[in-house]
Amino acid sequence: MENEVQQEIRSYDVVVIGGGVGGYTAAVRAANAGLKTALIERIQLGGAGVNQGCIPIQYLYKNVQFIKECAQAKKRGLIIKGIELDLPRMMRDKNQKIRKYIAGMKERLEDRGVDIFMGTATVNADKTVEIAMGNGIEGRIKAESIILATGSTGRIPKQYQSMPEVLTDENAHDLVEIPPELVIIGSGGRACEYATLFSMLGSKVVLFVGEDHLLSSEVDGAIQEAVEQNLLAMQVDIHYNVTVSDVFEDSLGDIHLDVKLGSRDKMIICSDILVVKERCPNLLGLSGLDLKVKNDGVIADFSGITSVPGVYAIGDLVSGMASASAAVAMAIQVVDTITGKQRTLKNQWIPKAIHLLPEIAVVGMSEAEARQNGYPVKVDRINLATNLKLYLDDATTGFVKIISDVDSGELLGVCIYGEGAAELISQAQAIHAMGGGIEDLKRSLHAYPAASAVLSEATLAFLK
Ligand SMILES: Cc1cc2nc3c(=O)[nH]c(=O)nc-3n(C[C@H](O)[C@H](O)[C@H](O)COP(=O)(O)OP(=O)(O)OC[C@H]3O[C@@H](n4cnc5c(N)ncnc54)[C@H](O)[C@@H]3O)c2cc1C
Ligand SMILES: NC(=O)c1ccc[n+]([C@@H]2O[C@H](COP(=O)([O-])OP(=O)(O)OC[C@H]3O[C@@H](n4cnc5c(N)ncnc54)[C@H](O)[C@@H]3O)[C@@H](O)[C@H]2O)c1
Repeated sequence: MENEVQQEIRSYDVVVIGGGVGGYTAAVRAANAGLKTALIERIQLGGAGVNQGCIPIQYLYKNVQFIKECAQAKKRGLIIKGIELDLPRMMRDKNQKIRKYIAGMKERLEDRGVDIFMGTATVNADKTVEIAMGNGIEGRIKAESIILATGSTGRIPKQYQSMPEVLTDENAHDLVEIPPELVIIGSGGRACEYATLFSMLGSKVVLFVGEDHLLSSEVDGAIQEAVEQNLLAMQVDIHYNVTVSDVFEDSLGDIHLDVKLGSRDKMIICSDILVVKERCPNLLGLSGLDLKVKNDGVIADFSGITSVPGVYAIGDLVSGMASASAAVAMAIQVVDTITGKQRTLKNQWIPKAIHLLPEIAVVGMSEAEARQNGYPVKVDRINLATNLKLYLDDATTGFVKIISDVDSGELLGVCIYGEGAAELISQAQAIHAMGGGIEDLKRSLHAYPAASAVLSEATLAFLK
């Protein structure tokens, strides 16, 4: 049951503001640690990750992966006669899965005794928290520790704001029909994920990239190259150094884009565009606090400590932390900080994945970063075709690259391009988190045959 009218000020050990993946994890962790915990959420539990980002995309990703597997079936002696797309049913199933998952989140919070308040929180300078729950119902609570997990909001870049209906990375997963031709504007993980999804669902995709490369410049160069080749193989038409100066919709509903492609001015006409939104920290209800804030978020260390004593910040709200995996990692760290546990998790060792066909996953430093930081670098690289399980599964596209310190054997970073990369990367993270190095990875044992063996195989010279 959600809590309703609150006349008296209620006291808690911890109040969490925001019920996204970060806030949810922090609330569960705090309640498990025996702390009296409240969670305030203004729209819907699950936040951006469950409602708009990771989960809807992951659902669609599974479906296009299935299409890809069906296309390979004939070679394996399996005749599958045609695949039809039932988009309304697909959307219904996706939305139902999301609803059920959110209901499960709510149940788990309640089981642990977390009080959930559905409303907008405002934090006062004296650190009391007002909750506006609609229909004039207000509540007031206070807590020893306040965890801010209000996330980020997406903003459509200026030139597209006058367009009546622009697809964005936050709504393009709610498909009514597949656009015959789609111009995607963006260059990061979200843009590449959508280019893959729509291309597999039958759209002719053009990708307009502002920079001269795909993905963040921190991503390993070998991965950037592989992703470009992968998208080109899917007939995605990629243009670099593109500036869009004007956009308008004509009376027939076609979209006109005035673009500069390198040094050439061009007018592009297409049926649909998808604009990747800029992310900005969500400071709603937080202006009463004297928080130090940069353009991309609140300044906090990895333990969530902000400039205001007793107030912690986690997840997308924090400068430089925009991923669900970082939000979860920070949520755990921040509760450990509150309960006085010592942990030394490093930001850089949070795994990140981009769900292309096949996936990318990275953790730690890229080779270039390790060299820039002055490490004596050793690179172990292996193609996935060498692994028996992946070979049998026809999942041979891609590679594993392990970067270590040649003198000390310290693991510096791992990147994987290939099927199941998001799962495989966890092994490197776990070994690193337990203080292990390249020798420990070499000695890790696996069932036979198993894809997970590919990391240790990368370090065993005789297989290369
Ligand atoms: C298209 C897309 C795809 C993505 N894919 C991935 C992915 O595959 N993997 C990955 O790791 N990350 C991904 N991300 C990033 C990921 O979604 C975010 O990093 C993650 O959701 C951040 O979690 P959070 O808990 O910090 O914030 P959020 O999930 O944004 O949650 C914040 C919550 O706080 C609530 N709130 C805000 N202000 C108040 C207030 N004043 N009072 C009460 N409640 C309030 C909001 O309603 C919201 O529910 C993706 C993002 C997008 C947009
Ligand atoms: N699986 C994951 O872990 C995952 C997947 C997707 C996103 N995310 C998180 O969400 C955040 C955003 O993801 P992202 O990878 O798309 O990175 P991003 O938003 O930082 O975009 C990367 C690049 O795209 C360019 N860009 C963005 N919007 C643009 C636009 N409208 N027009 C032209 N260029 C544009 C930016 O200049 C930047 O160079 C990231 O911080 C990421 O960690 C995580």
